[in-house]
Amino acid sequence: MLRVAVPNKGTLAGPASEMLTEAGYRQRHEQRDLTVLDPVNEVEFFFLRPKDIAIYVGSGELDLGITGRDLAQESGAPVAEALSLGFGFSTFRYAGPGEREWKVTDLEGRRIATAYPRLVRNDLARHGVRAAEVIRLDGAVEISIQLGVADAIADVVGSGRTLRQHGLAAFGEEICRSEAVLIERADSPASPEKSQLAGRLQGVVFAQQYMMLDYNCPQDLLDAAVEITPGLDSPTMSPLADPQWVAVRAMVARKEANLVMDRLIALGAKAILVSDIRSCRL
Ligand SMILES: Nc1ncnc2c1ncn2[C@@H]1O[C@H](COP(=O)(O)OP(=O)(O)OP(=O)(O)O)[C@@H](O)[C@H]1O
Ligand SMILES: O=P(O)(O)OC[C@H]1O[C@H](OP(=O)(O)OP(=O)(O)O)[C@H](O)[C@@H]1O
Ligand SMILES: [Mg+2]
Repeated sequence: MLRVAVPNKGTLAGPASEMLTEAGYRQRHEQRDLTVLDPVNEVEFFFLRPKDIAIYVGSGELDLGITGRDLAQESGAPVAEALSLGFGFSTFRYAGPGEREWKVTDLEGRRIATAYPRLVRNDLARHGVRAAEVIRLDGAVEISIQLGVADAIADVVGSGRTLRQHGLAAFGEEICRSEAVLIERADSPASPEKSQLAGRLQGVVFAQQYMMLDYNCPQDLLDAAVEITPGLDSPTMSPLADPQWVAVRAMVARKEANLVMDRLIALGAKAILVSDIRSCRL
């Protein structure tokens, strides 16, 4: 039985469970449930704090886990990324009061509040900052400067709204670029059970990044049309009853779908349909 950790709360919890449901796994119906058994797929899911997941997986108690890359790095646990999941994108950055321009070396001798002390200490060391005081807080870090316990912070930035709301500006390079990741214990042997779950998730990730495009194209414009929609390997062509026309089917990157449709219409294609892909294996 494969044992898999899933975030029980926070930003990643909803999308992680939705992705597993889409991949055909049983997920919890009650928010408070800490485990769910999926006997059909022979997987047991454990709903844990996102921060703790790398510790369980790194210890070898659980085979796989979904967490944020930043949290996995912060844990210091011996885990490796098996797959990037394409949600929960964030950066982890220094920020300070917006009225002055900060450099990372200005942090020498200052107090930096953060919920990720390991990432911050490592980054300060990389910049040669030796005498900064790292103050560990659990959350709502942006308010700590206002409340007088820190001079600067290092925190997760999503939209940037929370920083702006508190008159803070990010500075220095991103300490970490994060997204949700599937992790396993570092150097753990591959297994068919782990590969099956990773393969199913990969199918959903891929399906979310692509769309299926169908259109009809005049026979004499096919070469130009194939250039616009090369598909992943090669587009599918099917004859229509009218020999002057061909039906074309190709996968297209979701964020390019509208641009591709504009170009096909300009070329002379007709009946262009775009549809979602729920899952796929390539
Ligand atoms: N606003 C955000 N936008 C994008 N990703 C975020 C945001 N806040 C947190 N994350 C990411 O989500 C992961 C876990 O953070 P989250 O805040 O959801 O958990 P938590 O702090 O443990 O939970 P909570 O804040 O409910 O106590 C991290 O990988 C983090 O980078
Ligand atoms: O850039 P934004 O889109 O504004 O998002 C960033 C904020 O979101 C997270 O906080 P969360 O809601 O998890 O609260 P917490 O600080 O208590 O963890 C993060 O810690 C930032 O505070
Ligand atoms: Mg949080």
